[in-house]
Parts: sequence; structure tokens; C-alpha cells
Amino acid sequence: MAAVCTVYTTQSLNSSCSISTPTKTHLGFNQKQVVFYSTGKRSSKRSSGGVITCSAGDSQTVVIGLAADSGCGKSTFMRRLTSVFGGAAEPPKGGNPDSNTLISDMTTVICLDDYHSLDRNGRKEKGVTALDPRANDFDLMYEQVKAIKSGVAVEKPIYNHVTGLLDPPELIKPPKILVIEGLHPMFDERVRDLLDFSIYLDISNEVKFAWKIQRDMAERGHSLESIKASIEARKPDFDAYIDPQKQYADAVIEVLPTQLIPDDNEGKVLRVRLIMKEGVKHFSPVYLFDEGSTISWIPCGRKLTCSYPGIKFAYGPDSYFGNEVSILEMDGQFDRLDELIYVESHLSNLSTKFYGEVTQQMLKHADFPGSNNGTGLFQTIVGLKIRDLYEQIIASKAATPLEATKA
Ligand SMILES: Nc1ncnc2c1ncn2[C@@H]1O[C@H](COP(=O)(O)OP(=O)(O)OP(=O)(O)O)[C@@H](O)[C@H]1O
Ligand SMILES: O=C(CO)[C@H](O)[C@H](O)COP(=O)(O)O
Repeated sequence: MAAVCTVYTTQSLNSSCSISTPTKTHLGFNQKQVVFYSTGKRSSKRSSGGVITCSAGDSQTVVIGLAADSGCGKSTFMRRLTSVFGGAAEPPKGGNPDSNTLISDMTTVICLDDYHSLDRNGRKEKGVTALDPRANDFDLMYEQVKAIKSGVAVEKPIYNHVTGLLDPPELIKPPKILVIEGLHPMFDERVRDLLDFSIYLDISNEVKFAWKIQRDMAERGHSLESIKASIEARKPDFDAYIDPQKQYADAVIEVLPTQLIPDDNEGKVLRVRLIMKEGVKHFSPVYLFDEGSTISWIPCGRKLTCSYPGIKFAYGPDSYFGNEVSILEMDGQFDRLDELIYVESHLSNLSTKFYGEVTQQMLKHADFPGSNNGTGLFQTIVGLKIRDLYEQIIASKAATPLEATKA
């Protein structure tokens, strides 16, 4: 059966394509109309959310995965990352006001909640949480991420967090950098294999609880009891399906209670560890003083103002889920953010474009959560490393286009 569809792409389509779900026709974006023969193989049970898969060949979309539980700082991280590329991210213009997508000049961030196959009622009826793979459509996620990576636009579904329903799809054009953020970017092996770089935000239970209480009580009017109950209800599925993804991450930002205050239970001062996998293509870990050595550093004194309980850095090689890693750790918090330049000048391999860029980024977003501690510092550093990775991938594709697309 011949299916006529419109492909949205910035590239010439001279290669083999297949259509898995016939899509609606949209007009107006650099489109080319192509006749396809349906494969007859529907990859999704959805009536909406089509994908046109082509091996277009010369695509340049770099795909980044960011995994974390809800309320663990993904949005904050995304704002820092987008800022490193020099722009602010906004929802698609003129689209669904409840869209979860954020677009800037260089990046498009899609939220994987949009691949929930069961809406809020559906999950309730079946007795499953949103973390359960049975509540998510990994076939569609894979096909759409693959299509975007190969330079082809898709009609991605929208999960509406306000209504709890699945809304009509939105058009996602291939960006320079696609970030897929949410609960499961590294869960499905096929999706995982599409990632050029992956990050896991590993927030310890104590800290997660403190952040969730702060946000859900202050901003969403939830009671302490309901927050506790929701965390408890999610925990088994979190442990089974979300947490194990950290073994696949190229970088993990681990957030723990401080060790500088004995038996601290306030959760305000944090110990943050940046775990960086060795041997990842286009990514070289940051180091403190001397690459590969084991270092402990208390920078407080003449050049860095520290009030109680102070600041302690550590760095060294380690092993993480059987992989060789480097770990950079910061315990404590900055009193004066402008003095961060002192710390920055002792770190190497930061992938900055000028002296003091980390400090500049941190000062620019001093009002973001975590700007006075290792969460903000390490998120900024990972943002710079992603920019560097992107530039390296683009440069290597430009140098050897055929080889690079095969890799
Ligand atoms: N580094 C941090 N330090 C302190 N609090 C933080 C930090 N990051 C996030 N938070 C707290 O957690 C809340 C959630 O952060 P954010 O919106 O970035 O998370 P999220 O993972 O995108 O959440 P969701 O998936 O639920 O939308 C913030 O409002 C803030 O209260
Ligand atoms: O984990 C989540 C997002 O990261 C949400 O719990 C999930 O998407 C379900 O959403 P809702 O709160 O609208 O039922």
C-alpha cells in the first residue's frame, strides 16, 4: 500500500526511508513531499505520534541523555546547559501551552514523560506507577530519537502534567543537540545506544526528601504526609527501573549529606561527587592539580572565604560499576561566589573557552538552586564538557563525513 506523507527535514532525502505510523500533513517548514511504501509494521499502538525513519546520512544531531527521578534538578541542569550554549530555552512557539519541550538556538530538550503510554487514569486502573516500563512506550521513544538523530522531524506525543492526559502530538525538528531528559533515557538498550553522552543525577534519599518537601510544600501546596507517601510509593519502582541506569552513565552527579558536620540531618550543606567515566569518546575527565593522583584539598584560607563547616575537595581515580572512573568531590558551600575563580584556577580539563568561564556561568545564575555548592559547580562543568563533546563530534564529522556517520 502506498502511503503519502510529508517529511520535515533540512536535508536532501535520497536514501531509503520507511514509515511506521502514517502521520498528519503539516505545512510550512522546509518540507519535501515523498511517497513511501508502508512497511505495514506498526511500531506503536498509539493513534498519534508518528515517525518517519530515514537513513538520511549526513545528520549532525548529537543526542544527550539526562536521567533522574522527578524533582532531582533536571530542569535546573537544563537551564545551566542551555546557557553554556548562549541562549535561553522556551516552549515551542504557538504550540500546546502544556508542552514539556524546551527549544533554544542550539538545543531541543524533550521530556521522556511524553512517552508515557498510560495516562494518569490508565496507570491508576492498572496499578502501575509512571516509573514502571509498562507505563511507557519504548518502541516509539527509540524510533523517534533515532529519526531525529538521523535528521528527520517527528510528531512526538505530549503528556500533559496538568490534566494527566495524553495530548495531540507536537512537531519536533532535528536540532543541533537533542537532550532527552526524564526517568528512562538509559533504560532501553536501543535508546541507550543512540546517546552520544549520558548523565545521571543521583540524589540520595535524604537530600531528595529535603528538596521535594521544599518544592512540593512551598510551591504546590502538598502536605508533609502526602509527600512522604508519594516518595515511599515510588521507591520500589525507582530502585528497580531508574536507579540501575546510573551504571551506564558517562557522568554521574551524586548528591549526599555533608560529612563536615557530624550527624547532620538538616540537609542544607551537601557533599557532591562528579563521577566521570574514563575512555569515553570526546570526553576527558576534569582533574584537580594532577591527573590520576589522589588529592585532598581544603582551599579555605587567604583566597577563599569559608564559614562553618568549611569546604573540602577531593579527587582521584576509582572504580564504579566495574568501570574505571575519576571522581571529583566537593563538600561544603561557597560564601562568596566571585571567589570561585580561585578553585577554578586549580581545576584542569574544564573545556572552558576563556579563563574564568566556570565562575562567570555560576555568577550569571547565582539565583539557581545549588549555585553555592557542588551541584551547581558540577552541573556547569558537565555543561561545558557537553559543549566540547558537541564541537568535537561536529569537527570529526566534517573531517571524515562517511566514517563519522558509520561510528
Ligand atoms: N542543586 C539544588 N540544590 C537545592 N535544591 C535543589 C537543587 N536542584 C533542585 N533543587 C530543588 O528541587 C526542586 C526541583 O528541581 P527541578 O525542577 O530542577 O527538578 P526536576 O528534576 O526538573 O523536577 P520535575 O521532574 O519534577 O519537574 C527545585 O524547585 C528545588 O527546590
Ligand atoms: O515521575 C514523573 C515525572 O518525572 C511523574 O510522576 C510522571 O510523569 C507522572 O506524572 P503526573 O504527576 O502528572 O501523574
